[in-house]
Amino acid sequence: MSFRTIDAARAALLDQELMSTMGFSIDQLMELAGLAVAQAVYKEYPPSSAQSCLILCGPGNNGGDGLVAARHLKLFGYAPKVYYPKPTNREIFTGLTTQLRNFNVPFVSDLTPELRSCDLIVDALFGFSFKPPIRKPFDAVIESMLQAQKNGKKIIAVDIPSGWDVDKGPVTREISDYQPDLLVSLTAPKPCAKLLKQGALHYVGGRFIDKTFAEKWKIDVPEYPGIDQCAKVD
Ligand SMILES: NC(=O)C1=CN([C@@H]2O[C@H](COP(=O)(O)OP(=O)(O)OC[C@H]3O[C@@H](n4cnc5c(N)ncnc54)[C@H](O)[C@@H]3O)[C@@H](O)[C@H]2O)[C@@H](O)CC1
Ligand SMILES: [K+]
Repeated sequence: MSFRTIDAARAALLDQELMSTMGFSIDQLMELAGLAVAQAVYKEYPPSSAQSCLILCGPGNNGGDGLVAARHLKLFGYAPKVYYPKPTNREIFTGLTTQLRNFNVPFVSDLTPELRSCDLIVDALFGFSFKPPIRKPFDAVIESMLQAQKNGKKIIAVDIPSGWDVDKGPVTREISDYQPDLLVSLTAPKPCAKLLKQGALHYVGGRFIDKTFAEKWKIDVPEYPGIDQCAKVD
């Protein structure tokens, strides 16, 4: 695995630079991030093979990426449902949840039956701001998600496999055997992506930086095919 990575501290600084000197708003970045996730899902698990997706959304921007991905997945022909136990009141998030309600995407609260009946699980619980150990109620959510994976469900992790230390990987006992089936790194892979198991699918998405910006931050702009928003990492 020869890709360059960006650690948790620098990823947060890069994010700030995108939203200051680079002139982006969080809405724009989140929209492109969530679209990239939905496209990667489509490429690997097209709706002809997997229909129902359960999107697990956490309290921060990683959860916001999940809300955006849910909307695009619906438009792409899937039947997404959203589990969002700690919604935030910030305008961007209330807007995203209103959009989903208007798209008739259900918000669910009883996780067990939903994990049993879905085909795909999108793990949008935590991203690069996560610090272990996992606090309630998300410890139980992640445990249930991993049990569902053992029962054959595929997990698509958004930016970071939730519960993994961003720089060190699966260090805590509860998630020590968590390996996503597909990881979609945003902007650039974080160091933990080097610890993906052999054969795991890995994409980079978040097509909003150019080569000059990437070189400044010592990361790569992947070779996005055509107009795609995500690119596979070999
Ligand atoms: N530049 C980029 O690449 C972009 C990144 N975005 C997304 O934004 C994410 C980062 O978002 P945020 O900084 O909001 O943070 P996160 O979404 O990673 O998580 C922060 C939230 O998790 C909670 N939390 C942290 N550690 C916890 C623990 N141990 N137990 C329980 N809760 C815990 C915090 O209280 C906070 O509410 C990225 O990973 C990516 O998914 C996009 O939305 C926009 C562009
Ligand atoms: K995640």
